[in-house]
Parts: sequence; structure tokens; C-alpha cells
Amino acid sequence: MTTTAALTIDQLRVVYGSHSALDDVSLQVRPGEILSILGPNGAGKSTLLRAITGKLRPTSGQIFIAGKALSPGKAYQHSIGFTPQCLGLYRHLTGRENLEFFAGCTGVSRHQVPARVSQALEEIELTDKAHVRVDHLSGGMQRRLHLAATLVSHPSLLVLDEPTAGVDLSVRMSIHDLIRRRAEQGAAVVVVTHELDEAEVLSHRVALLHQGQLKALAEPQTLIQETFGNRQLCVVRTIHMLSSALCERLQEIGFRPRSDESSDESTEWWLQSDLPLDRLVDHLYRDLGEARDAIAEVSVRRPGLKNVMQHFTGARTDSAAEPVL
Ligand SMILES: Nc1ncnc2c1ncn2[C@@H]1O[C@H](COP(=O)(O)OP(=O)(O)OP(=O)(O)O)[C@@H](O)[C@H]1O
Repeated sequence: MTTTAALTIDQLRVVYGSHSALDDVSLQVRPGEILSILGPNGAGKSTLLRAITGKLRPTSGQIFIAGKALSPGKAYQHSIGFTPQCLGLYRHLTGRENLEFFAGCTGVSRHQVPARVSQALEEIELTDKAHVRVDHLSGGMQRRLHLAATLVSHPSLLVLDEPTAGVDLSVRMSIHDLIRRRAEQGAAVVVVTHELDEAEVLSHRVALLHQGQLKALAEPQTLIQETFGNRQLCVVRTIHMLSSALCERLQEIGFRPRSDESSDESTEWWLQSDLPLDRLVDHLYRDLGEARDAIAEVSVRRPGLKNVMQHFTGARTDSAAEPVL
């Protein structure tokens, strides 16, 4: 038995003037699946969301929502729930009034509205603040309400543009829980995020866009394993800058100074290795000789999606402290 994909994107191309923003992108999202769209600035993520939500007519290619071809301009609010990045709430209305409004305009029948709104408020844990004006709620509460405005109509496809931008860890976790719960209930979720650690734990699969092209589409751990095999990263921090002789020793072993530092001022050194952890540490201490007295900390970690992103796009994802594998 085959299940109809909640979303099918088939050979999508979007050209702005002479600039190709999306080039032959094809993918599917199943009901219950969370797919994160990743990519550096200008990769084509927003363009893809605008095409999926029918706000932009592609140059060529097709999009199907639950098997039905999408025609840009038609109303899709019953099946697609879109949460844009900018907060779109009425600040002088209460949380409940906002949700009632959004339920009404996304096709929830009038008699269902009160129950749907109460359920959504409960889901975002804002029942006790239902009658508070939006502009009197905290930023994190407004973010949750913003998401609830999309969830209230129970769309079968959720399209979320950076739903956790600018929120603290606890709000981030509660937004993750909401997204997971809706996926478990059968909704397909497409989420654009720049938070690669978040994508790694939240997504069933990730799609990596770069310069309008789909560079990778896979489960996060599969993608990491396929890209880096068993390679891991060993980071050595020293208590002070090393003498040039000790710097040379570290470089002979294969260590490189932190990429934004020169060797004679670095107190952080990186090495890629696929040795098992215990052998790596053994080798390290044996090979370091007298340099080991200067070691403050040794850590070993597996590459993550940040490193995958760098591998495919060359883009730095956060600080210069993130090593290139
Ligand atoms: N309306 C437009 N007209 C012309 N070019 C555009 C238009 N919208 C986007 N572009 C270009 O298309 C490319 C993809 O843009 P898009 O906004 O989809 O990228 P993005 O991945 O969402 O970036 P970001 O992470 O910065 O939001 C960029 O080069 C951008 O300059």
C-alpha cells in the first residue's frame, strides 16, 4: 500500500529575472514527517516556502498537496498552515480573540471555534492568559500564540519559517513539543531553521539547499555518517600559548590551531581522527611528549549538521570557533 505524500515538489524552478533562486528541486514529505529546510542566507529557503504556500508562481515544475496540484493564488488555508517569521498577531486583541479570528478565517466552522481555540490555548499552556491583550504578553508567549494561530485549524501540512527565532530554551522546547505532537497526530511539517542543533534533534529528515540547489536530503544522522564516516573532532585546549617547538610538535601530530588564530597565539588546537576514543587519547598523551603538561582540556566530539553544512556550502554557521572538517 502506498501512502499519498502530504507534499510533493517536482522539479521546481524559480527564476527572478536572470537569477535562478531554485533549480530543479524535487522532494516529498510524508504525513507525520518533520522535514527541516536548511541552507545559508540566499539559499532559496523562503522562495521554496512561498512556492509551497501558493504565494509565488514557480517558473516551472509542480507542487502537489496531498496529491492535488497546487495552483498559486487559490485559497489553501484549509490544508496548509503557514507560520511566517514575523509575528502576525493583533496586539490590541487578547490571545483568545486572536485565535478566534484566525480560526474563523481558516475555515473552522463557527460552532467548532470555541472548542478549537480552548484546545489550542491548552496546547500552548496559555489558558490562564487567554484574556490578556497580546501586547501585555511576554515575547515567548507571543511566539507560542503565533504558532497556535496556525495550529487552530488543524492543517494537514504545517509550514513554519523559523518558529523558534529569538526565544529562550524553555520556549524552544515547548515549541518543539507542539510540533512533534502535531506530527504524531499525522500532520506533515516543513520547517525552515538556521538552528542546526535544533534541526538535528527535531527533524526526521533534513533538506540542505545551497544556491538554489538541493545538495542533500536525508535523516540527520545518516547525512552526518555519510559525510564524515567515523571521523570525529579532537579539541585540545592549552593553559597558555605554547613555545614554537611545542606548536611544531602539535602540528607534526596533525593538530591545527583554531582557524581564526595563528599557531603561535593559539590555545586551542583541532585534530580530525577516526580512531576510537580511548586509542585517540592514548596516542595523544604519548605523542605530545612534554607538551602534555600544558594541556588544560581534551575533548572529542562527533561532527553534527553544522559541519555537514560547512562541508556542502563552505558557509560558517556560527562563530569562528566552529572547526571545518
Ligand atoms: N523578489 C525577488 N526578486 C529578485 N531576487 C530575489 C527575490 N527574492 C529573493 N531573491 C533572491 O533569490 C535568492 C534566494 O532568496 P531567498 O530569500 O529564497 O533565500 P533564503 O534562503 O530564504 O535566505 P535567508 O536565509 O537570508 O532568508 C537570493 O539570491 C535572493 O537575493
